[in-house]
Amino acid sequence: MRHAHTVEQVRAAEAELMAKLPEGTLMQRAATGLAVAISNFLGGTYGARVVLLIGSGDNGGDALYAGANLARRGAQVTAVLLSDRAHAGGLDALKVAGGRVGSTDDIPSTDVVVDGIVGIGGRPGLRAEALAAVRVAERYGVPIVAVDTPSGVDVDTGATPEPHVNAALTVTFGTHKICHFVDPAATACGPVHLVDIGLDLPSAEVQVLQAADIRALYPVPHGESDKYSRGVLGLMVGSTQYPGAAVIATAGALAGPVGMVRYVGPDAVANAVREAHPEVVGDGRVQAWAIGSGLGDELDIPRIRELLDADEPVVLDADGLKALDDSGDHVDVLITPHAGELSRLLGVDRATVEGERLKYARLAAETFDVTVLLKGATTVIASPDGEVRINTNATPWLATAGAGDVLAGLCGALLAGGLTPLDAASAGAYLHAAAANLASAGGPTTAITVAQSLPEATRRLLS
Ligand SMILES: NC(=O)C1=CN([C@@H]2O[C@H](COP(=O)(O)OP(=O)(O)OC[C@H]3O[C@@H](n4cnc5c(N)ncnc54)[C@H](O)[C@@H]3O)[C@@H](O)[C@H]2O)[C@@H](O)CC1
Ligand SMILES: Nc1ncnc2c1ncn2[C@@H]1O[C@H](COP(=O)(O)OP(=O)(O)O)[C@@H](O)[C@H]1O
Ligand SMILES: [K+]
Repeated sequence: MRHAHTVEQVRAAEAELMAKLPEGTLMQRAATGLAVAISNFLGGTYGARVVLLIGSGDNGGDALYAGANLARRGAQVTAVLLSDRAHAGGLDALKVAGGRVGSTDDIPSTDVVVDGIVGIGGRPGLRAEALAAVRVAERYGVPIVAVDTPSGVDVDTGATPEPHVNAALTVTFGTHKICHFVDPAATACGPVHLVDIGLDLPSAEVQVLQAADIRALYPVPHGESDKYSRGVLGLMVGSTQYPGAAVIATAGALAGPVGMVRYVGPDAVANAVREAHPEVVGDGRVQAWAIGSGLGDELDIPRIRELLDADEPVVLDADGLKALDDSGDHVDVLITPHAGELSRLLGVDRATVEGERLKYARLAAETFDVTVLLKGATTVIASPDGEVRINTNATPWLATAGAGDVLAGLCGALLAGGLTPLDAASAGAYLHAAAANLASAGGPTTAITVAQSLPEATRRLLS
């Protein structure tokens, strides 16, 4: 599992550790890890040209000491000082090692720019000089390695309301920060490399589950299992308007851990479902419901509300979200909106949700007392008790019509298999993305192909 801590948590852990260590030790650990990462990024150090963008704080200090380290190993290192102040010890170290102070004119011909403008002490946005320097790097296609965080992003929310650095690599220290996982900032980080500096941290605000974590959650059948004990899922999805959604969501459900799938809907749609999936049966007892994908205008809101209030857990997707209200206890409900659907639920603009995905996923979880799986390039999962998980393994090729129906069916199957809404959402988002990676292999794919790749993705996870 990966963890992301808040700036406040990082500061507290750093203060505690710094009190026990000689002054400057943490910065040296950070700078050494940073220098190694930059050297690996460049594929060597000797003769490499490195420009450091230096702000007024310790983020600039890290960059300067790393620059000194690289200069000692034969790199030509130039610091561009973007404020009246720069970390004095770091600047001296750089000069002693043979580095020099230069200007933005050095950027076009350099191999890499190191963003030491601001880190966890930064406010969103870039001041004029910093922005101008970053723009030169962008214009000349020079890759930027961000120190700790890409400068200009909002570290604790992942929002990017102002101009910011877009990094080719981010090297962070001690623990991940929220901006490393939550879009749009996560995209601005590029790959994130974590350098251990020995911090002792409290439990994290945000977690990213890895393959081993998902494997441990997955409800694998055992010798005593039968089709009922494995869980039966009811599907109320698709319509005469959108029959394909029913077929696709069913494919997602059947590729999950359930023993049986029941379809409830118009005869014509039920026939289409059974033609594609003869193993599907009709109405009856279930352990969970997946409701809403492709219902279009044909949704029976009172019936959906009855199911939301019943004991069985429910995945509520797409059009079904219209039945959700903020009254009552919905802790066993998982909703799977994209940003547009969440914006309608909360009565805010879509762009506002997209700008602060973590905030609005949490708000919806609290307001409706549900677990929220907010779809997007990175998926944000927020539970009503405040836990947050992010899924990061998707490919943009997954942004294809019907992919959300596969996810709803799969999450329903995981709920029917006995997982909590939070775990079902986590395993669902992870396996959905893993299947998309197999289905796509770097090219176009379809929702049905993603569903068909789920068994192989699951097999690889479990083996
Ligand atoms: N505290 C520690 O023990 C450690 C800190 N480390 C580094 O120190 C960084 C934090 O250092 P600081 O607390 O000095 O803060 P930063 O260096 O992140 O930035 C704070 C400075 O930037 C200015 N500033 C804020 N927003 C700005 C903006 N948008 N544009 C331009 N200037 C802006 C502030 O006035 C302040 O002087 C971490 O991100 C990390 O890189 C690492 O060396 C590890 C150890
Ligand atoms: N840029 C992206 N990168 C990776 N995954 C994405 C991206 N955009 C969307 N997705 C994923 O693709 C799926 C699309 O689902 P959805 O928006 O419900 O589409 P539909 O309604 O057509 O089924 C979601 O799982 C979402 O997380
Ligand atoms: K930075």
